[in-house]
Formats: sequence, C-alpha cells, structure tokens
Amino acid sequence: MSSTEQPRGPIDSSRIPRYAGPATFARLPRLDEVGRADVAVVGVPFDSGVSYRPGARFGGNAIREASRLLRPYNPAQDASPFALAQVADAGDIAANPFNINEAVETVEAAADDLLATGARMMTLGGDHTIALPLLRSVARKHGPVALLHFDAHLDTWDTYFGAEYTHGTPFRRAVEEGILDTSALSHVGTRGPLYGKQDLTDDEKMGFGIVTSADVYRRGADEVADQLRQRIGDRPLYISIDIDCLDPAHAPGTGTPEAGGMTSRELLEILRGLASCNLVSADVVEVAPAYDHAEITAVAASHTAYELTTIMARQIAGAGTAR
Ligand SMILES: N=C(N)NCCCC(=O)O
Ligand SMILES: [Zn+2]
Ligand SMILES: [Zn+2]
Repeated sequence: MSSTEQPRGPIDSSRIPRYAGPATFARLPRLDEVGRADVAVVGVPFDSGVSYRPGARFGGNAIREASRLLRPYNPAQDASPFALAQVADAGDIAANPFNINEAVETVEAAADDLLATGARMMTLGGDHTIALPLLRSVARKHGPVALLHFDAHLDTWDTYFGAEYTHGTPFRRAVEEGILDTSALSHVGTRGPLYGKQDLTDDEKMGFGIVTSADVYRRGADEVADQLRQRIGDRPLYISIDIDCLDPAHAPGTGTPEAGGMTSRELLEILRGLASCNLVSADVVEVAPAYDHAEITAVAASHTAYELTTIMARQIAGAGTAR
C-alpha cells in the first residue's frame, strides 16, 4: 500500500450479512487481494506437538469463523484498527503433520517471508510448538525480543518422549537459542500441577517472572498490566497467548485445560493496558474447536486477536516505530 492509499477494510456487514461468504479474519481482504499488509493474519494448522487432546490444527479456521462478528471500531482502545493500517488475511502456512522438525522449519521460512514484506504477524495456531519458529524469525529481524507468555503452563519443559519440539517446550528452546531478551520474560495466568518443584527453579533460572492466575485475581488487571509494562519498557515485544490461560469456563475448547484460570475480561483488560508497548508480532494458539461449545473459545480467541491487532495498527499509524 502506498502512503496515499487508504487501507482496504472488512466487508461491510450492513450490506452483506456477516454470516455470508468465506471466513477471513474479521472479514478482511486476503493478502493476495491487497498486495501487501502492515499486519498479516496467518494461520498455522499444525497440532502434531500436543501432549494430550489433539485438534488445534482446526483452531485458526474456528477463530476466523468466530471473527465474523468483530466490528471495525474498538472502543476500548479508541481506534479503528483496519482503517489505521492495512490488515489482511495471509491464509495458512502448510506444515507437515508427520514430521515436526520439518514443520518447524516450514513455519520459520514462511514467517521470514512475511516479515521480509514489512508486515507484523498475527498468527492463529495451531498448538504452542509453533511459537519457537515464529520467535526465531522475529528475532532474526529485531534481535532478542521481550516475551509475554499468557498460558496456564510454563512451556519451558525440556523434552517429551525424547522430542525437543513440542507444545510444552518452545520457550526453553528459545532461551537456549538466545532469541529472547532474558531481562524481560513473563508468564501470565500460570496455574495447575507441575511435574516437580524443579520446574519452577529451572524456569526462574531461564529468566522468567511469573504472574499466576491467582495474582491476576487478587491484584487486578490494571496493576498487573502496569507491572508488565514497566518490565518490558520500549523493547521489541512478542506476545504469545495460549488460550488455555483462560479458565475452562471461558475456553473449554483447548487441549490441556486447567481449572482456576483468568476470565476473558481479565485477559482483554491486561492487553489493553499494554497498548503503548512496541508489539512486533503475536500469536493466539491452542484453540481446539472439537472441545468447544457455542464457539465460547473461538469467540474469546477472536477478540484476543482483535485487541492485539489493534495495538499493532495503532503503533503503525502513530509512532512510526520499527516495523
Ligand atoms: N502448551 C500447552 N497448551 N500445554 C503444555 C502442557 C504440557 C504437558 O502436558 O505437560
Ligand atoms: Zn497451555
Ligand atoms: Zn502453551
């Protein structure tokens, strides 16, 4: 898009009913229809890295379907994200379901291609394995990034059945590879049983701080967001959101649910409190629609991706921060 052209926004739902036609994210144009995008929404239908219930390979399309109901103005951030920047649906990255190592390479190469166009990525998973190749690619462009990781789980375990690339291990690999800025790493929404106390010791050694779901409940979203913002500063930031950070009441459609999670309101409010951060890319993963009911999980995930997209669009339009 040249600087004089207006971004092409979503299909007008007052003219074409929002339930008609194929589902792109928020009914936005496809990337091939607009040529290039400031924010590329991309699916990664891959779930061969899961340790329990499969099905997150269908998550991206479930989020797209639920996102038909998103509207163009976001009052919580006082912004019309799709008018501020060109946001487009880049389709799916086709990853080999029978070879995790090859799939990780494929995702990394496809992410490199998207970032090379100047777009920020809003990725829809897929299971959490995909965060590793996405982070590798983002770090190649920006250097080691700050990470905010919303999840019930640490995902800093070492291996499962000898496998290094799984949905429980992406952030340990990322720390080992030096692609994260270890002075600004936080888990948010952590809870549930662990394999042992050592899990926490190892995680802390890697540099992570933990805001548990109980901390969010006790201290409130605003205070948590303030603390996270201070820790992140103006570093390039990647936000990875495992939808199981939400309580199973708010996100039943996921592979490894844990009781006692955040509400969707808490998650959305924390994100809004991070609107001034330099968000370079983000993902929403682990939506497994076969376990969903009435699109509860997919709706929560679509609103989550909408807030993240709004943060990126505002920054692109406003500060002219590094793309
Ligand atoms: N990333 C997600 N959703 N889950 C990781 C859980 C790993 C485990 O089963 O111990
Ligand atoms: Zn999780
Ligand atoms: Zn996870």
